Amino acid sequence: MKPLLEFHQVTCRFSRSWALRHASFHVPAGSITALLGPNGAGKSTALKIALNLIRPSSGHVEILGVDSRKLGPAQLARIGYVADGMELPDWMSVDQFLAWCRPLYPKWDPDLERSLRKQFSLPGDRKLSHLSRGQRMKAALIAALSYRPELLVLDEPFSGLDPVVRDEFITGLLEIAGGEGLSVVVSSHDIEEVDRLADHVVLLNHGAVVLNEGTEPLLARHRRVEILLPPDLGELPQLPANWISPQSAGRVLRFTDTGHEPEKLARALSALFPGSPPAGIHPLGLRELFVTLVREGRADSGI
Ligand SMILES: Nc1ncnc2c1ncn2[C@@H]1O[C@H](COP(=O)(O)OP(=O)(O)OP(=O)(O)O)[C@@H](O)[C@H]1O
Repeated sequence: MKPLLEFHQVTCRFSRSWALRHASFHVPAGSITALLGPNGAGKSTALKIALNLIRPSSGHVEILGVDSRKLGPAQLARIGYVADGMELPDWMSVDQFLAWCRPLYPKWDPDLERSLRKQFSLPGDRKLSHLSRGQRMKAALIAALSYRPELLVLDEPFSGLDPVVRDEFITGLLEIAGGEGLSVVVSSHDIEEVDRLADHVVLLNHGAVVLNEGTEPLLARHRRVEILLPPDLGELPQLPANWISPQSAGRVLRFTDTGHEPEKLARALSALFPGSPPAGIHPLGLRELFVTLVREGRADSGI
């Protein structure tokens, strides 16, 4: 199936800085894609370009099959967008805001609206300007989800949500996405926020794409390996390029195998360290993996 969102060599330059540099990545149809990266990596800029809120300096984005610069009402009715700090009609109450949104979307689902309102327990008569940051986010989320978009674009959606609501929201999102085939792209600088959600990961750093891969294959091809070096080994031999982050302490050598295939690893180990079978081969979580990439200088800290 064709991806719903595709970045092709997108570059975005503000007066002095580059927010994106030749960024190419995609959001597979039906996926929940996490757009990760430290502060200033270019996540919000990428999402704004996708929604034609800003123009790229070069390259292009295809969203729902059209060039993002040609997005029209027909496509926008199929896309939900919620961003931390986004503008809302502050003079309206929650009730007025949702009543105002309803007729704008032919596919608005009143039952879904009701159940989200119940889940988020928002005071309907309170003005949007009088809501807390988290409550504003909830109001925007109800409005974006109730018309059952095909693509949901969330820019740091969890800021301001308390852990209980965040967890409920993630569970709700997983249910909706699973049941409806909704595609989601969610940006965050905090990997733990989206760890449970994402089945595809894009990692940006200084505007460049470091990773663009399904979570499962990404985690499957990485292993932390531990071996006990032979006692008579002199200097450490040159390690294969896909063994990154080597650390030795005494006779123990640890490294991350970034192209893990059990037989290939066994062959390389027995060639380099005959008689030293691995003492441990451990899978990594997303967070550990990104910390390793950070240490390798492939991404900044702050993830
Ligand atoms: N309007 C602008 N004018 C000038 N520079 C900008 C503008 N918007 C963003 N930038 C710069 O572009 C870079 C990327 O910013 P962006 O907001 O896309 O990062 P981000 O990954 O969303 O960060 P965060 O996690 O902090 O929200 C930053 O260096 C930022 O300072």
